[in-house]
Amino acid sequence: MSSPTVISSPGKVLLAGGYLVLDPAYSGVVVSTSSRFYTAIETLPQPARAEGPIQIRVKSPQFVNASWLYLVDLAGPYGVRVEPVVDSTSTKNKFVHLALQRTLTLAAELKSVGTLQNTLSYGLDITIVGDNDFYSQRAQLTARNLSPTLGSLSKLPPFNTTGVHIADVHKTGLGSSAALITSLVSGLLLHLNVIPADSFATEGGTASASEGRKLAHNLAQYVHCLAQGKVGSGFDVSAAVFGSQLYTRFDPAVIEPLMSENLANQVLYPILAPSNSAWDYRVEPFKLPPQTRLMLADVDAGSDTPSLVGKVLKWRQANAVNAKTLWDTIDSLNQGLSKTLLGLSAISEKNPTAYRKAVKYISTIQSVQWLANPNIAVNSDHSDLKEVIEGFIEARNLSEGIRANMRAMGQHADVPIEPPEQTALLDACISVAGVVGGGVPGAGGYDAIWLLVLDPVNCPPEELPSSRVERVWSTYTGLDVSPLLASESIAKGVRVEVLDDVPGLRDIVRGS
Ligand SMILES: Nc1ncnc2c1ncn2[C@@H]1O[C@H](COP(=O)(O)OP(=O)(O)OP(=O)(O)O)[C@@H](O)[C@H]1O
Ligand SMILES: C[C@@](O)(CCOP(=O)(O)O)CC(=O)O
Repeated sequence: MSSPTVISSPGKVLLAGGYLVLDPAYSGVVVSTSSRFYTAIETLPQPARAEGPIQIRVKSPQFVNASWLYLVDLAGPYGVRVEPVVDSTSTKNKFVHLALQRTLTLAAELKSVGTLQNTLSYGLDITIVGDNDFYSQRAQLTARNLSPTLGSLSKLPPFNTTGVHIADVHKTGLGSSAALITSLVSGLLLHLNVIPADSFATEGGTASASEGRKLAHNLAQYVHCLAQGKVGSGFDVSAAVFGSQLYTRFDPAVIEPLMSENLANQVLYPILAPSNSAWDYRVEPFKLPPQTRLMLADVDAGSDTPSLVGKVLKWRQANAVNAKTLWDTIDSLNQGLSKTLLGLSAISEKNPTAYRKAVKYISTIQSVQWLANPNIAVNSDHSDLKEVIEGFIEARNLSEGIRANMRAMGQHADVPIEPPEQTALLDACISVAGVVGGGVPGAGGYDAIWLLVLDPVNCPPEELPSSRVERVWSTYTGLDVSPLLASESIAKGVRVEVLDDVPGLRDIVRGS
């Protein structure tokens, strides 16, 4: 068998900007995660070639009963048709179906039906898998008698099977559907030669804003909205495509003409083209500072994001003046956090030695004590270190300010954005030596927490702030805290993978 086209895209954590990012006047600070979704696409082997319609087989081997067969007609009277073959055991997957349908329609517009017919004549075999972090591993850990720690999680097989149907899986909030859609449509665009092979290259560590990547973004946003039946802010798809960023949303009007599920002869490219200036989203560079580490934990209580969003937006509408003051306050804190964290990266480049020393020094101390050492506070010999420490103090103060104002938002709208149980957990974590700050990601609720911790170089593992945080999590009784393995993705956004370079991927794709 030839090598499949393999594409991956990262999950997301909205560190700051929940609710605000729904409004184009504000933006969100989004970190893309090292946990990724992978789509492998290959041409079906010759014997499976069928006379008649083109076949596309899709499987998600981490789940029970998760394989789907689609028949494709590229030249029907109403344009491209992709129909699922339904039997007594099959389930539906609207996300996969719409991704195939809309991507093939776009491909037929850009490549001609004849060319596409040739490329697809043997049919396609597609495998979709997500890193373990996207789905709660509690049951898997319990079954193996393992405690919920990072060490235990790294012992689980990659792309672990969940033992359940997709509809029943406990998701962790990393944005599985956005990462899935992004990897699937990007993989298809590449495999069908709709976009050039180098579309997902990186330049100097940042994702290239190539025309191919922008087209994949517009298509993924569109398909994701259609599959979800609503237009959210799209920060999750943008992070899956471009990586960590400061995100400002697009105007939903751009895709409005395409939002009907029945698309008889509707042409997609004029709307989805990167040159269409109605796509007015903004992606500005963002990354976490060096020698810090993002830590995430799932708190296993769960909340219903759409109902939180509905109530918050209703309060905002009914209390426009107060809401504007609150939104503006939170926004200036959010912008401040992003600037401060970027500023720390700049300091580390300018003065790596002072940066390394300062991180090492404060990583053993609680953040409230960071400037207490009189040598650091007043001694001019330590002024380089002081600049770094002040940057981290600023980040701590800003993230605490964001938490306080998000709690106020929750109280006004009467929704548990940072409920008291989460407040207690976050306070316990933030008081650990070497923790910079934290909060509830995205819409908040009883879903998850994020923390930014110092990660000094050459430090024995047990003395790292992350180990201290883990100890707090493992003994915490107020909530059931389960860590996720993810850190920030260094590779930005969508990327092309080599099958054998991703541990466990060949086995799961080949079904062994
Ligand atoms: N591994 C997978 N293979 C195929 N489809 C999947 C897979 N994982 C998720 N999906 C699709 O995504 C849908 C879930 O989308 P939904 O928008 O509810 O989740 P989400 O908000 O992205 O969740 P989270 O942010 O918690 O990961 C599933 O119903 C399924 O159609
Ligand atoms: C509330 C909102 O701003 C963020 C939701 O984020 P999350 O899915 O909870 O990570 C909604 C959105 O941006 O689409």
